[in-house]
Amino acid sequence: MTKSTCGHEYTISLVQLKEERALYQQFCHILTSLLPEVALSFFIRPSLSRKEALKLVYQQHVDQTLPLDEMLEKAQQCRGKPALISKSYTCMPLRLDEQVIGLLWIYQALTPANCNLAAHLMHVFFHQLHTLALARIDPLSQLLNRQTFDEKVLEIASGQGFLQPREELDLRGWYLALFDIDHFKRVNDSFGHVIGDEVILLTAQHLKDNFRAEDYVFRYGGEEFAVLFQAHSDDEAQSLLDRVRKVIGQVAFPQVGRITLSGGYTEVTDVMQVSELVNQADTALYHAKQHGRNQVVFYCTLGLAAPQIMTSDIELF
Ligand SMILES: Nc1nc2c(ncn2[C@@H]2O[C@H](COP(=O)(O)OP(=O)(O)OP(=O)(O)O)[C@@H](O)[C@H]2O)c(=O)[nH]1
Repeated sequence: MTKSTCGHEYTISLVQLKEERALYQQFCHILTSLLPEVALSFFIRPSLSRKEALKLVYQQHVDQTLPLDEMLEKAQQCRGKPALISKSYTCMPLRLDEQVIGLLWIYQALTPANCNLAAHLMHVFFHQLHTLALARIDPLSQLLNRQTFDEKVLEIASGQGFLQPREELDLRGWYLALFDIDHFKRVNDSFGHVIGDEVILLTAQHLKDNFRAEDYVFRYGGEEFAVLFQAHSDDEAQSLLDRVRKVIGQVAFPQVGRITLSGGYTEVTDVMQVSELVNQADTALYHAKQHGRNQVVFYCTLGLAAPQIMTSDIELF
């Protein structure tokens, strides 16, 4: 590394940041200023669940000359060691519960001192990222919370939140679904709130397990959940949501037995306000509730025209 430092000032600059994107940029900036001559690759993603750890492989990468699988395999090889140093690279894995959840790959053999500094900074970065991630979690369901929802919708609608496409030519669109547990009041009234809470928690887990790692599942309100997911077509979105609804409908919940879900969904387009989007999904959900529950309704099938701006009603002067 070009500078002699214990990394204190870098540590401070990382822990002061309260926003993930800024934190990530600062980490990149520190590494590239410390290692100006060296190409880097890194894949760091604090995991909210094991499944989400997979997300790291779709995230950031820079000048990657080795296939990611090979890099991850090398990372697994340094079991018990902080890094794997060869003539042409240094590989530093970041582990959580024995799983590699991040990887710093430097195309140069670092000295042990530089390696320790880079590893230290990677850990500081990760812990700060993890702390920020915890603030996004609903404590009961362990899903993303309501506060995070608007942010994610805006990211998606503006095209910023997209991960690396799963396929070469990925034509999938984003959809928003709202799911609500049917007659949940009866669960509370019959079995008490503790059991009600357990139903919310288990439903959340089943929802999470039945969507892909790159989809987002939120606890939107009491017994209501929001999901941002991708599908190639409206039909595919409908069958995906129906499948999830049926899977959860077959779960035997302790004491309570079976529950059903109603859902409403709409497609996310870049011109939509978050409130308009939620309003559409909610209208479809309301329709599902009004027409027998235990079903998922697509907003577009309701035949409701987009709200018109009544220019003739606007008097400017
Ligand atoms: N146990 C528990 N109950 C909650 C929580 N949040 C909201 N609720 C309850 O969820 C119930 C929702 O009831 P309603 O809005 O009447 O809806 P519902 O009984 O599910 O009926 P439909 O939605 O029309 O099928 C209320 O009794 C709330 O008190 C929570 O975090 N834990």
